[in-house]
Amino acid sequence: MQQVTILGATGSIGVNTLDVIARHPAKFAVFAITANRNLSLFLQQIQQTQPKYAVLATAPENSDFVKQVQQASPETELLTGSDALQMVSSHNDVDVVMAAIVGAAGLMPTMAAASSGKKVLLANKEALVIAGDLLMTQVRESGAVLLPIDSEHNAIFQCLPNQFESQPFSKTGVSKVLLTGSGGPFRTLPLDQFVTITPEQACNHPNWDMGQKISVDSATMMNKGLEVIEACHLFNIGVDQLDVVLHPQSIIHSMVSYVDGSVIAQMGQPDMRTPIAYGLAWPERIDAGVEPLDFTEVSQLDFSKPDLTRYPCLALAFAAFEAGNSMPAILNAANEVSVEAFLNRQIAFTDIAAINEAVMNKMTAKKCTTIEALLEQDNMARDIASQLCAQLG
Ligand SMILES: NC(=O)C1=CN([C@@H]2O[C@H](COP(=O)(O)OP(=O)(O)OC[C@H]3O[C@@H](n4cnc5c(N)ncnc54)[C@H](OP(=O)(O)O)[C@@H]3O)[C@@H](O)[C@H]2O)C=CC1
Ligand SMILES: CC(=O)[C@@H](O)[C@H](O)COP(=O)(O)O
Ligand SMILES: [Mn+2]
Repeated sequence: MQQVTILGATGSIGVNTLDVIARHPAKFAVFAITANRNLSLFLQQIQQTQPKYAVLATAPENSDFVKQVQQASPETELLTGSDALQMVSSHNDVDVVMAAIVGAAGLMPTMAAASSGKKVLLANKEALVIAGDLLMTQVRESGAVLLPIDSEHNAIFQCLPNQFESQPFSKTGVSKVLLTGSGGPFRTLPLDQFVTITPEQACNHPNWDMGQKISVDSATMMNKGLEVIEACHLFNIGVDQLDVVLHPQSIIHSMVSYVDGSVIAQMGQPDMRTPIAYGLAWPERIDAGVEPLDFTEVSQLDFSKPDLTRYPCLALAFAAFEAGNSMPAILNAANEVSVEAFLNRQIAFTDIAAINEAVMNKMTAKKCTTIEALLEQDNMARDIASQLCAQLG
C-alpha cells in the first residue's frame, strides 16, 4: 500500500488525483491532504479520505472549522502553516507526494519531498522554473524519483528512450523534443480585440478544465514558456533541442523525434487523470477512468508554428531562460502578480506581458545558490510588478 500526500488537494489536479486514488483502494492510501482557502471542499475530502493529517496553508477564518474536521474524521490531525506543509511532504511514512499547489507557494513543500527521497509527482511547474537546478540536484542527491505530471512532460517521458537523461544527447538517438501547445482560447482572435479580453474568456480553455492561473497562462502561452523551462530541467536538454508546436486539438500531448525519422507521440483524451495515473502507478499502468480515444471521432489533427506577436509571453520565457540565473524566477514572480491582477480586473489582458517584460528589464539576473536567495529575487520581482499593476489599476 502506497501512502500518498496530496499538496493542493482542493485544486483541479488535487481533485483528479483523489479520483484516481479512489479507484484503487488496495494500492493507495491518502496520508495527508492540503488546501488553502476552499474549506468546504477540503472538509468533504477529509470526510471521504480520513487522512492522518489535513494541512491548511493559512489558518482558517472560520473558527468552527477545527470542530467540523473533528466530527468529519476524528483521527485526523489538522495543522496549519508552511512547516506543516513541509512535514507532510517529508514524513517517514509517506511514499508518494503529489506536488499540485499552484505557483511559488508550492516550492518549499516540493523541495522537502525531493530532499527526503520521495516519489515526487510534479504538477507544480513553477517550482522547476524558479529553482530548477537546485530541485534537480536535491532529487539526484536524495535518490528521489521525480515524475512529470504536466501532460506534455508526462508525454515526453513516455516517448523518450530509457535512461535518456544519463546519456549524452548525441548518443540517445533523439533529434528533437516536440512540445505541443493548444494556443489557448485566443489563437484566432484578431489582435486588436486582445485589450478587451475578460477573465471569464481567458479561463475558458478550449480543451482542458484547469485552475484559473494556469488557464490564463495558457491563453498568453506563458504556460508553454514555463513548460519549455520545465522540460529543459527535467530532461537535461537545451532549448535548441526542443521545438514548440501549436496543436489546437490537444490530442497529441507531445512528441519525440528520432534521428532515423521516427516520431513517437503520446496521445489521449485531454484528461489529467491519464498522466496522474501514470505517475501514481509507474512503472506499471492502472485504470484512470478515462475513455480511450476513438480515432473515428477525431476528425483532424492540426499543427503550426506559434506566432510570437500573438504570444509575447512565450518570447519572454525563452529570453528569461537564455538570461539564466534568477531570471526565470523573476519572470515567474512577475507573471503570478500580473495574472492575479488581471483576474481581479485591475489590469487588461495585454498588460500581463507588458508588466512581465518591464519587471525583467528592471531587474538583473543574479546567480543564486540557495533557495533563500532565489526567494529574495522572487520577492523583489513581486514588489515591482505590484507597483506597476497599481499604476495601471
Ligand atoms: N490543472 C491542470 O490540468 C494542470 C495543472 N498543472 C499545474 O499544477 C499546479 C496546480 O494547478 P491547478 O490544480 O490547476 O490549480 P488550482 O488553482 O485548481 O489549485 C491550486 C491548489 O493550490 C492551493 N493553493 C493555492 N494557493 C496556495 C498557497 N498560497 N499555499 C498553499 N496552497 C495553495 C489551492 O488551495 P485552495 O483551492 O483551497 O485555495 C488548491 O488546492 C499548477 O502549478 C499548474 O501549473 C500542470 C498541468 C495541468
Ligand atoms: C493539461 C496541461 O498540461 C496544461 O499545461 C495544458 O497544456 C494547457 O494547455 P496549453 O497547451 O493551451 O497550454
Ligand atoms: Mn501542460
